[in-house]
Amino acid sequence: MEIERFSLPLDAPLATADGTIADRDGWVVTVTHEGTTGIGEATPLAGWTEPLAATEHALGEARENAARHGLERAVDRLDPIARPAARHGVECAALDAKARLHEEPLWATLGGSGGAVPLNATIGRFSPEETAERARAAAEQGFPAVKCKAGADDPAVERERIARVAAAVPDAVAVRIDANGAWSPAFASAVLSTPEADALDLIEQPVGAGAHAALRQLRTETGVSIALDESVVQASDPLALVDLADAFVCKPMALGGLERTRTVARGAIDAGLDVVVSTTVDAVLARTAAAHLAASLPAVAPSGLATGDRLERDLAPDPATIADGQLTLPDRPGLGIEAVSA
Ligand SMILES: O=C(O)CCC(=O)c1ccccc1C(=O)O
Ligand SMILES: [Mg+2]
Repeated sequence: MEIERFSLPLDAPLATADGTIADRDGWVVTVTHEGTTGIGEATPLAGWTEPLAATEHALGEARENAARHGLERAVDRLDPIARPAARHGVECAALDAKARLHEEPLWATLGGSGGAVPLNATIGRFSPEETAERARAAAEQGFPAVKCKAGADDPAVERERIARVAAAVPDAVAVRIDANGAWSPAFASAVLSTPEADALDLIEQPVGAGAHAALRQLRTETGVSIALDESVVQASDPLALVDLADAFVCKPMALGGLERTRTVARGAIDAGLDVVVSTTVDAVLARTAAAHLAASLPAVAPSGLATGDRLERDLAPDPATIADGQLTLPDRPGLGIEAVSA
């Protein structure tokens, strides 16, 4: 196993109600499985995964475990809840190698049947006017959904944001707002218990991850669909939360890898929820892995995988094509990514 550090600045930082993401630092993991090479990515994000130093330490241990006990044991020993990014990196590399060995795309190795993935445009936190302008541009590019980041200062501004965005896009375009858990229950109900909120496809993480009573109340009081993101990441058993939500946002880097994320996503789908696959604004290896995961699911709602253009540079050319609001994976084995430069 080889571990190589990278540091990628964003030329379009992502502002949220919970802070701004300006760069992504992580490791490219390269493994060999039965003579075939595979690559993966471990890109921790503060608040979403273990801290960077813990990822580095866990990857070092995994390298030793792989040398001593084999790759499978090395993956098994990485705790998906305590060390999600490290486990994602090593597991992704192992799955890429396995898929290449079987000469099949990663979505097939994950147990799915492939197909294009519908996308949401990701719009950071801007004024209501600018959010609406960006949403209009995204709709013109063909995105079936726009996901806009909320603020947390004034419910009237959030209502105005929703109204302006809804007016700026055709009815067929789903309008989503992500509050990143920053709203109080009273703030959330002041935004969502209003006619403006009828235009929402869903509200993502309106209140903090532990605020289960508030989530229950919002759902009965407002009728707005609720998607959980931080709540899914912070739960030791995410599927215990299906009764609190209409949708789950599933981020493989934060959930400890593709297999656990697929289990959570399938469980949510079986329980009647929508599933949105997203990343922590990962580099191309993890972004493409998340796209394979999305393509492996029986159904996926417009997903947050159109973030590659935020990175000033990337680890390799993006093998997927994005057109008309959809992502199409290449018909190549594994992730479909060859040379990587960290
Ligand atoms: O889902 C998307 O559209 C893009 C990714 C995104 O919004 C995000 C990126 C990093 C950390 C948290 C989040 C989030 O969904 O809350
Ligand atoms: Mg979110």
